[in-house]
Amino acid sequence: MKIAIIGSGSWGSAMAKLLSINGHNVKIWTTDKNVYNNILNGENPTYLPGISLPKSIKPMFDLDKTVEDVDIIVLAIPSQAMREVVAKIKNRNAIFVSLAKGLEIKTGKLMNEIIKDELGNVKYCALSGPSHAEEVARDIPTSIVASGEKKVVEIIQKEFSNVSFRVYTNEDLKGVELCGAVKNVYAIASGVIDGIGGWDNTKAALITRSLVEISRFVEALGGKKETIMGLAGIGDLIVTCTSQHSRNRHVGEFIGKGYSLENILNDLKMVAEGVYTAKALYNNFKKEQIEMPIAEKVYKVLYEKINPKEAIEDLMNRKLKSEN
Ligand SMILES: NC(=O)C1=CN([C@@H]2O[C@H](COP(=O)(O)OP(=O)(O)OC[C@H]3O[C@@H](n4cnc5c(N)ncnc54)[C@H](OP(=O)(O)O)[C@@H]3O)[C@@H](O)[C@H]2O)C=CC1
Ligand SMILES: O=C(CO)COP(=O)(O)O
Repeated sequence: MKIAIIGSGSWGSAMAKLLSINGHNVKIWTTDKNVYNNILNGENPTYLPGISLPKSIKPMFDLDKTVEDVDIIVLAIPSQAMREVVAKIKNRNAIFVSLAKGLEIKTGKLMNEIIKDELGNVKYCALSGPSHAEEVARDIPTSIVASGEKKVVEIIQKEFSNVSFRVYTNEDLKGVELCGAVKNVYAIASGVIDGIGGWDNTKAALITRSLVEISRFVEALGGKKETIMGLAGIGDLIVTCTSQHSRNRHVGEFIGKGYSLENILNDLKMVAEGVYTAKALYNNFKKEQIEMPIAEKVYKVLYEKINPKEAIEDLMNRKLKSEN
């Protein structure tokens, strides 16, 4: 199949490699001259150092030419850029596959909702689950879900799967996209624990209580329990809260060590979606009156500069209650 990848960061580049190995004809869009030249030479050291990319992957500058006449358009850009970028795409016949995991700050919307706003009823699929680009690009096995309408996601399942990348289908699009977005906020909290002390008990308790908050939120908005207990839910929560590769966990770790958010983001260069989704999530659960104390503390540490150690103390000092 002919596939256009929009975004040549770490996940876009890893996906380009995977799809090219799967036998597809892959173009990848970038606005950066260095990235363009590097991909021509079979690598992308800015975003995916140490990985050889097939020379058959064609870097592109022109967005119109990138998406012209392709069967699948893979959106590998940050959530906050999604609306602006998809609004410029003229091909409305391809299947749109979103890799982005976040909520738009100004509307609180999911990626499928943004795409519907901008492009109307196009064929759509969200890909989500435990999938750090650094491991996928090294062919290290993982399993993820393709979510959306049955006949669309079955095409994506077939074309994206291989021996180290097993794609399941899941028709609960809302649950899948909500889980993928909110887990990043909890990965920041998990990183804070690493930065303060690397405490194992605390982290296990945090991940468990995070799952309770995610369940409350996702189910209240119409997502399914089975999704929360699946790859896009607990699967991605575990990897993002514990992996050395997670950018969200990294942001939390350096906050725990006392660095400012501004400096951490300047040094990181790649997107840590949880920083932005923390704000959209906060607005949303306040409006819906859903109790999410950990997410609330992450928001306050990021945006009201409260001390992370005091945030942990406050969480521990809340009124005692039953677990369920
Ligand atoms: N990395 C991973 O392991 C995974 C990432 N994801 C999700 O995939 C999405 C993309 O992540 P990832 O590839 O890691 O991000 P990176 O930060 O590595 O790359 C982002 C890419 O998007 C481009 N971009 C950024 N802003 C804009 C904009 N306003 N207009 C056009 N292009 C833009 C960047 O281009 P430029 O270089 O010009 O800034 C870059 O090519 C995120 O939602 C992330 O949560 C999901 C699963 C795994
Ligand atoms: O979603 C991811 C892995 O599944 C990537 O997480 P980070 O953005 O925190 O690196």
